[in-house]
Amino acid sequence: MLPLRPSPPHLSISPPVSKAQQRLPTLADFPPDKIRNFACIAHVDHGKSTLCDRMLEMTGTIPPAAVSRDQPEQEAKNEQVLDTLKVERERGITVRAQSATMFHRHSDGAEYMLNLIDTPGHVDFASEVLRSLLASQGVILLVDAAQGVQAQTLTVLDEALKRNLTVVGAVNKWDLVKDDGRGEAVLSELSDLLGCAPSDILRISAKTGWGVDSVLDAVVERIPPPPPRASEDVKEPFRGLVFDSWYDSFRGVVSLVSVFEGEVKKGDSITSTITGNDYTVLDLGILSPREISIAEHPDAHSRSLRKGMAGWVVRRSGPDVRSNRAAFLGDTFHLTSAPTPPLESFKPLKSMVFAGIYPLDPGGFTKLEEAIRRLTLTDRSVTSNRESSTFLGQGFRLGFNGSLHMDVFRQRLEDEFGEEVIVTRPLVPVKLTFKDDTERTIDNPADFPDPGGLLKVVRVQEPMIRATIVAPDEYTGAIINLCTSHRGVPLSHTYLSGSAATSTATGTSTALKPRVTMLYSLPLSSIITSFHSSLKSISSGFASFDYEEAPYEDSDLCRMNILVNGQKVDALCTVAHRSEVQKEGREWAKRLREVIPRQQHEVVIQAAVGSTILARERIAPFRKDVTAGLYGGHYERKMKHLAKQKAGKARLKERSIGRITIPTEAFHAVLGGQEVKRKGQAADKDKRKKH
Ligand SMILES: Nc1nc2c(ncn2[C@@H]2O[C@H](COP(=O)(O)OP(=O)(O)OP(=O)(O)O)[C@@H](O)[C@H]2O)c(=O)[nH]1
Repeated sequence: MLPLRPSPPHLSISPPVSKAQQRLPTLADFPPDKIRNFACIAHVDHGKSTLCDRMLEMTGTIPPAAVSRDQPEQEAKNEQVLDTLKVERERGITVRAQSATMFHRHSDGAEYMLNLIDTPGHVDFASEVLRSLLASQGVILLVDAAQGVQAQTLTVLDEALKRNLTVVGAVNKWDLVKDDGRGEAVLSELSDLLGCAPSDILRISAKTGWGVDSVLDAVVERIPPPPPRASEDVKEPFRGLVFDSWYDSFRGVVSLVSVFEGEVKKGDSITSTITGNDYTVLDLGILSPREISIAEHPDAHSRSLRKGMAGWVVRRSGPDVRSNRAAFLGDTFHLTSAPTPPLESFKPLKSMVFAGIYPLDPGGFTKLEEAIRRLTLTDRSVTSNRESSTFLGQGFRLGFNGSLHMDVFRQRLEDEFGEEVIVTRPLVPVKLTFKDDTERTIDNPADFPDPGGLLKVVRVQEPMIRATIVAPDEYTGAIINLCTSHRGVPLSHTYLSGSAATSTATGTSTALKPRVTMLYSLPLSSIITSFHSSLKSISSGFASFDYEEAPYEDSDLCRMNILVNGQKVDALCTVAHRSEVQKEGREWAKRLREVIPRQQHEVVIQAAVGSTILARERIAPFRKDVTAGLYGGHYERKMKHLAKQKAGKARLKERSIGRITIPTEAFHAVLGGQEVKRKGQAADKDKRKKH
């Protein structure tokens, strides 16, 4: 039985909002030319979610936030209403693309249905952006007026252009623009990038709401409606693309469908093109942003999801309606009676960062398995396979798009399912070529053969990335040093167009410093831990970073084992570059020394590559003063007692090899990077101080 979790509004287990609770317009009044489907895309923190809040408020989709009684003078605002997950609110980032339907009366007097998707900005959640673009005909590309075009701006724009989507550019945070020409410089930078006139770029402040009405109008005027029917005479049967899914404890899998052709209503029998299974539509509706059922809409013509609309569908029957197989993102549904070919789909990005996930509670495997199954339903870019460890028992090897993705998944397991887990050290996939010319890609360090083993590895390759770093020119030196220390190779170095030069030409003095775009080839493994935070700190937060996959390259990687009293601890072994392995080995031996409790016998911790020991730490045993009860100078008796104690400890140590007990909490601490003192260590130190 799964724990009930605090659900975000549209994942709510309560029934959808009924027509009595929310007045719905007559949906039949919105033919495809009165519908616009668009996504908000931008670099991290450029204000996508805030803009979505303002649009939802201005269109009356959500009520304006109540003014606080304590501070009535302060204007209250809804904050990131589409960021519904706890992890999103705590970290202030969007991790899941969220949709909402709103109704906007344009200045021409006509009312339009706008289906908006708020997307994440971080590169680890790029899969979410990709699926959102499939259900859109256009995008709003936001750029922060203070930061200008950043690395992720370039990537998301590239994705939108690849799909021939209409791009509406907007410079956000205009309230922060001073009279120094900086805003104008960003404006011209963005217009250069989009190849349009600076006057086509919108100036807005999502925070205050200034200029947001112009965004709503631009969506109507510039973003095209869903493509029209091939011929008015031909009746199109229903065809819809599943672009999101979630699990509801009572209703099973709920799918968000973008209707490309025809219409679907309650009671229809629909078929999945991937599984071939048939289902009956039990309920359906729109997200606004809560689920609103339209199955019983007062207007009989408004009870269906029609061409151009995006809405949720709950299905009944079908053998797998409660399993993940019922909810393939990118699946096409059609009417069972009118089969159609599948729509253009998308593949989630390949997992590139793998880690073992084990329940903290050794008996919690089944519960963890169910929680992972439910979570992967809403996050299809996570891959999952079972594995087991001598020390941690049964668990899973999960694959993620990046280390932030991994950390967010771990936190969601905890927030939404109460699952505390141990996450082993992340590893990127490594390609091995053996002496007999066979090749194998591994994602678990335990599969990397030790030198001297039976399997001879003749070639090791690791995945590379092509990193784009955008930063003010003054940080170039520090960034080059950082990339070099992470085994990076420079590819190019160019100045961003627009900015200073353009503004000077127009006679405006500008405070926007010249900025460079640096392209680097870096090993993926070198950026999954601290690269991003180091980049932020050396550039005072001004550098932005993004990357795309590049082919594998030869690398001098080796497997580093951690041994406790000579025994390999499988959960701690790792694969690292030979140039870094010594430093890593020392760090890990030290950290383990901090967390393994003192025992009756000596504990020796070693880091080793094959038979070469790189680092050694020792935890002294407890020692009872066996001579305390003796009086005077009975030297022989003292020695006899000490020798007896020594022999006893040696016997104990012999017996203990092979069954070293490392508490699960110690793994949790050492892998979670927490500073945990060994039990009794602080007390020992205090005692020593007193003496
Ligand atoms: N001054 C000012 N701050 C803004 C404006 N728009 C957004 N912000 C602030 O910028 C920060 C980031 O805003 P978000 O809306 O979360 O940005 P986002 O692009 O959705 O972020 P991710 O989803 O994590 O990529 C928040 O602190 C907002 O309050 C604006 O127009 N003016």
